[in-house]
Amino acid sequence: MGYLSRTSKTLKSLKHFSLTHPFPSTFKANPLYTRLNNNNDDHFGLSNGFCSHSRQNSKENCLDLSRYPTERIRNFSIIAHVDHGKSTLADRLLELTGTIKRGHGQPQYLDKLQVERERGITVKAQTATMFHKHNFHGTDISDVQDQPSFLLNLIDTPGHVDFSYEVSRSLAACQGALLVVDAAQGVQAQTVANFYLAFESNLTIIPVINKIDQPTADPDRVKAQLKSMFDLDPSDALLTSAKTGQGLEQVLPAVIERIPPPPGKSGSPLRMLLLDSYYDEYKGVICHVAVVDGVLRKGDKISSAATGQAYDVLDVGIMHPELTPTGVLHSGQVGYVVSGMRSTKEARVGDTLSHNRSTVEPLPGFKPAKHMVFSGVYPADGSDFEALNHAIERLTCNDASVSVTKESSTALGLGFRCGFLGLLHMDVFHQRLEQEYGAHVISTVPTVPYIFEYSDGSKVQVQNPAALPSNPKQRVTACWEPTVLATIIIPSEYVGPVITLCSERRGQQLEYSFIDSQRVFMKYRLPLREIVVDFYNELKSITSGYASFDYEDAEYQQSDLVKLDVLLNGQPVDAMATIVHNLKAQRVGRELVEKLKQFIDRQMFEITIQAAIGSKVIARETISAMRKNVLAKCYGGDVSRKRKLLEKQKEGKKRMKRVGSVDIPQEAFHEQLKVS
Ligand SMILES: Nc1nc2c(ncn2[C@@H]2O[C@H](COP(=O)(O)OP(=O)(O)OP(=O)(O)O)[C@@H](O)[C@H]2O)c(=O)[nH]1
Repeated sequence: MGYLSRTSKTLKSLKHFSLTHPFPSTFKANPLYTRLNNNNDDHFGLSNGFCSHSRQNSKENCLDLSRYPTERIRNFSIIAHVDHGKSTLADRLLELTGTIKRGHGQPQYLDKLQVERERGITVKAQTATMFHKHNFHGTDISDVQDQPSFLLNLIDTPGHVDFSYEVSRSLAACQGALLVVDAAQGVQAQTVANFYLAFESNLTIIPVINKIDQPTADPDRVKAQLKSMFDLDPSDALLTSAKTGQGLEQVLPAVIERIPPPPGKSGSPLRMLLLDSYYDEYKGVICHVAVVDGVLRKGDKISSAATGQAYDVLDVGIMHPELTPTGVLHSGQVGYVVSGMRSTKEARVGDTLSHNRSTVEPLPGFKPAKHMVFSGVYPADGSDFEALNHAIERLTCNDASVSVTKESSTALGLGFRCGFLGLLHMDVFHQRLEQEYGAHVISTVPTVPYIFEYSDGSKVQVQNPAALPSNPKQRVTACWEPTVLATIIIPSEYVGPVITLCSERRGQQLEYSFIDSQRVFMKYRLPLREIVVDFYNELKSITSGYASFDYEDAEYQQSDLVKLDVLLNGQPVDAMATIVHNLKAQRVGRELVEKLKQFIDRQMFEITIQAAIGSKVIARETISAMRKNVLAKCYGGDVSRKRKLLEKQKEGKKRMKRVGSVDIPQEAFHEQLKVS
């Protein structure tokens, strides 16, 4: 997690952005930085390499991108397993090229997404353009000033499996990738997943064995793993420490020499791939684009292949590392476009943008994001629906991978059903709603998208268990649940407990092999429902934290599913209904009512909590009533008077039980999550 994970608070950053990059004295003392400082680019067309502060207003005239034909451009991504050091390496490369100041440290961290800072993870892929002078091997240009300058677009990607959609999108703009592997941990599950994403996209892969400064680092073992698992030549691996700076000087030369330039043709009609978009309060929608063919200029009229809508290009530039206007983008370059789109719904990721009225073949685009889990999001206070509506609209402008539809629940009122890429994505979304928009929400237990077939032959995808009739056997003739192909890598001593866990979760083993003498690679087909909630935590706990896990979605499988209702005082609570496997229904029902009993407060009347499948109650608990001392004011006196008061109280309680509504705290919904 580092510099690139920061959100672009565009206007603010533009105000503070200065094209002057004074190097601190510590840089100058370091021979590498000295070389790079001298090496500063001539891309601004000025003798000192950069525009002066006073000339900021004409920045776009200073950055002359026409000096970078495709042969002098390299687009690459940094991919790795979580925490192997992608963002730290990205920070170092930005520092080496003078794109950011060394030790940019705390002040700039203020611009980062709070959620990324708190969790220490990258959530959004970020692009940055760097300029670097390089002397090709074999050519003899001793004066750095005379060496050719290259424009390098670096895309830092998230490591967590929920955000692999971001990775695959980023790779579409690249011709190469740095595959970063921790020198102590070696190849992990997301290393495998990301390698195949890059390999299938035909990218040149440069293995980078990072964290070699660690005492437990064993680069030779990692080289052997890279050879045996991916057939990568051990002599191609770069050994680095993003922390100490060791070996970093080899990275950019390797990028320039090994990764091919983008294949675009600048003389052809304009074709741009829309990579991502976000909403800026002041500028409107900002699109990140890769110009595949042609040239885009400020003032051009462009149109979308998906919607046919035309737009004027109001601003165009590169991320260097914040939005930096250039007035033009040439083929092979990656940058941003502001075009007066009013909502991110108009900016469809994977769309092809071209000059208006030109007929071009649309680019292949991306597969749409696949939502793995769905959950209801309701305002904690029912009257806040409009405020929540507004907050969700704004947030989805910056996270277009969430799907949102309105729904209503008898228990929780008006709300939304949202689709997420995974549980972490769902958590991050809720946290951002709360932190960035002050929305307090109740979220219902997440569910996966099941398919049910009814007796009339129709098939429906069910994203909300409440939508299913309570007695499914009456109408449902068959049901299917989504599955995943899971990759698990563990030290060999943990094989037994992991196999037990996977079979408890209805998993089917597909592959089992040794990566080296100490570690085992396993592939399982698992029902998605079994892994969304606490599978990863359990896996980590039984392997003392050593397991790594990744999954990709696979086909649906037929399954014996039932709807489990929760009833409070005989009334079904639609927001608490779940769909479970028939074999697990009894246990889940029992655990659920026990959990709810702990979290629902005692009230003035008795509360019965039941779990039921159709009309059959499978578990029941009772929360006894709080007793108000109605005799408190009777000092001594008549026994029959006291009895009368108690009887009246009993009557009143019966009435309350019938009409009283039970308050269900948010924790009860959270606890429901833990029962699977
Ligand atoms: N010892 C050592 N620690 C490093 C090195 N590179 C990164 N780290 C540390 O490893 C941790 C994770 O680094 P990040 O750069 O956030 O890793 P990441 O791969 O971007 O993580 P995600 O964005 O969550 O996928 C941080 O605590 C870094 O300080 C290194 O070369 N040596």
